[in-house]
Amino acid sequence: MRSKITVVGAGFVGSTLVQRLAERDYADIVMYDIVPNMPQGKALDLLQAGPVLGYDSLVTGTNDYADTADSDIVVITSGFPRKPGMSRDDLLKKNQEIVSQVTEQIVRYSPNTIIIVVTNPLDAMAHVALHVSGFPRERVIGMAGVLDTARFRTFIAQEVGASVRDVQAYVLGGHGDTMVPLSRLCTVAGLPISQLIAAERIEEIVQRTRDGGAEIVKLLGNGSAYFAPSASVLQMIDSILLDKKQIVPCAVHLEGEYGLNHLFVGVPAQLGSKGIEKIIEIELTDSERAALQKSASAVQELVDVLGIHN
Ligand SMILES: NC(=O)C1=CN([C@@H]2O[C@H](COP(=O)(O)OP(=O)(O)OC[C@H]3O[C@@H](n4cnc5c(N)ncnc54)[C@H](O)[C@@H]3O)[C@@H](O)[C@H]2O)C=CC1
Ligand SMILES: O=C([O-])CC(=O)C(=O)O
Repeated sequence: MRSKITVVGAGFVGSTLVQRLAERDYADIVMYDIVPNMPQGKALDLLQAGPVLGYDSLVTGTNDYADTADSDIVVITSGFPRKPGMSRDDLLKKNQEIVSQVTEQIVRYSPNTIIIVVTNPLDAMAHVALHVSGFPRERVIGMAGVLDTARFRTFIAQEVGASVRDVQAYVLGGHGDTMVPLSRLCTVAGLPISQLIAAERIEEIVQRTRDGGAEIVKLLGNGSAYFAPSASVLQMIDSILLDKKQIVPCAVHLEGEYGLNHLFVGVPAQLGSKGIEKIIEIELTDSERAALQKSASAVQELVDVLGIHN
């Protein structure tokens, strides 16, 4: 039997993700949205691309959670994106309500699913999904680190004129202004970037990475990034569905790792058929640890506003 994936929210991120998933041809996909008819229309359009591109994925659009029953993976993209001048944190209360309602319904119909949260502010929304679902932490994962790392890799590859495939990097921490691109561990074909790029230039690239989402929000004028975000979710789903056991940075509910507790923060994690199968603890320098702690404190401030107590 084919696997089943539900994507909640048929907006820019959701529908682009469904397109990418359909083209993978390894699962049937349900696209849910509250807007009547819209997910049905997008699903039909995507279904009709199948004969041209050669995929058999069944894509269904719906406004009824019953159609999402027994999903192997559910991705939550429903919620407001920010506008120019806003921080992701400004979306907290409005999106908390949406993510809470959505999670309740998902759990009702797919009690054994793995949830991937995309809605911003990411780390706090993953916290909401974990709390409302009552799932073990292995089955609630936030997507941010793959995207932030992809941005860092893109800029480094451009700087040195290398293939993006040869650039390895990790961006840890919360998905916000305080995220922690680990430039010390960034390499191009195994060479540390400190041997290839001047220190001040690395710092500029690190800052551009931190501002990566905002740069696109400003350019678009009315909405936020979706091509790279949907590609990033796809990488996580590949690793889970195909049990690839890839190690990718993602938002994980930490329970003592990195000296942090009861908080979603981006760290490297191994993803396989059970969801999060291992959390990798990289040995950090004092300044990296301090930066991660600062980023975690920013997430904690938001979680405190949510009014959720573990
Ligand atoms: N974690 C990350 O790295 C990233 C997160 N995001 C976040 O993803 C979210 C979605 O972004 P876009 O797709 O660009 O926004 P969008 O506005 O294009 O789509 C959001 C969709 O959610 C739907 N929706 C609203 N309330 C709902 C509910 N209760 N149930 C089901 N659907 C509901 C809307 O009808 C809309 O179709 C935003 O919060 C954005 O900030 C976006 C990019 C990257
Ligand atoms: O910037 C935003 O609001 C959307 C997002 O999280 C990103 O693109 O990193």
